[in-house]
Amino acid sequence: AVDDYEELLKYYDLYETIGAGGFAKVKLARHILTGEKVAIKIMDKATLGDDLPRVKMEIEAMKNLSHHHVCHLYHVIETANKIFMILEYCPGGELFDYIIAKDRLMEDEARVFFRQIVSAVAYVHSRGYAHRDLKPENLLIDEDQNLKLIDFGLCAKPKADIWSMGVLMYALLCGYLPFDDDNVMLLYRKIMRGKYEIPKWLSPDTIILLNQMLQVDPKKRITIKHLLNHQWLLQGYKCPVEWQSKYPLGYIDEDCITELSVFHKQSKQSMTNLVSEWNYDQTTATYLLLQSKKAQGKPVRLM
Ligand SMILES: CN(C)C[C@H]1CC[C@H](N2C(=O)N(C)Cc3cnc4ccc(-c5cc(Cl)c(O)c(Cl)c5)nc4c32)CC1
Repeated sequence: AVDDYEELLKYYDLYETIGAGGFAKVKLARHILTGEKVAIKIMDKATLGDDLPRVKMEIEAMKNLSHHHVCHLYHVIETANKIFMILEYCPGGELFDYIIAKDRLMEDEARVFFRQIVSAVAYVHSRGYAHRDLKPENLLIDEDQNLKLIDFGLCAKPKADIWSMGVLMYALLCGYLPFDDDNVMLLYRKIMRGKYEIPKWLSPDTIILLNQMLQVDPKKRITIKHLLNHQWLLQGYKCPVEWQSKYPLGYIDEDCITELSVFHKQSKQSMTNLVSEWNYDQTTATYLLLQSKKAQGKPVRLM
């Protein structure tokens, strides 16, 4: 019903649908106060049904994640019939489509992306979460060709992510999956056997790393800690993968507080207290989008 959109339309101008996934559609929008583009994931509570707890889990997880390679959640609006998640806009779309368009990536380009994936997953694990559904469809590309992890599932043992990253790396370098079969049982058998085709273009170092991630026995699998400074990820780089967040949760930027307090005619202290509540309401969205403008070198100004 239209009144489900009343609150949303106070703060955002809504544009076209830019994608759909499972039980949600995603629309492009613009945050009126900052002028920044956002993606709004729209879910209907009635059709969500049993998936409602999964969405609540995704929202709670994303409220605890603030990292340059994880899609940012800015604002959550829940009405009688709808749940709106206002998210960081990623104009480059899915990594999946990028790989398909290029058939497969050369090792140097795959390494740039894979270092970002390892950075995101190491951060997510450090926060006590695991993704569970790491695949090229859940990695989006932003305007600077950086990857952003999306679509957070339920918490699972982090080990579940290492094997998935092996499949992801294989997909980046080959353009197809290491284990695939239309018949689910045959696919499962291939996965449990752990044997996969090694195309001629893969380098010896690549083959070593793939084997270490795709170990069938989780105890033999490489850990995220050893992945961060693995020989293959270091090639061409001087430093191990940086996984700490550039803007950790709870960090309050002085310039953004100043602009907010001037605009709302509030003291800096009361503005700081309000932002520090992290209610994921309009205040959180405006603060985080101002912070994003600053990180992009744009003026820290409200419209
Ligand atoms: C098949 N998938 C599992 C869903 C698909 C939905 C559209 C989306 N998209 C697109 O497909 N563009 C082509 C544009 C686009 C631009 N920015 C986006 C920003 C965030 C998200 C997003 C979507 C979902 Cl379902 C999330 O849970 C989160 Cl945390 C984030 N999707 C975006 C998005 C890509 C993924």
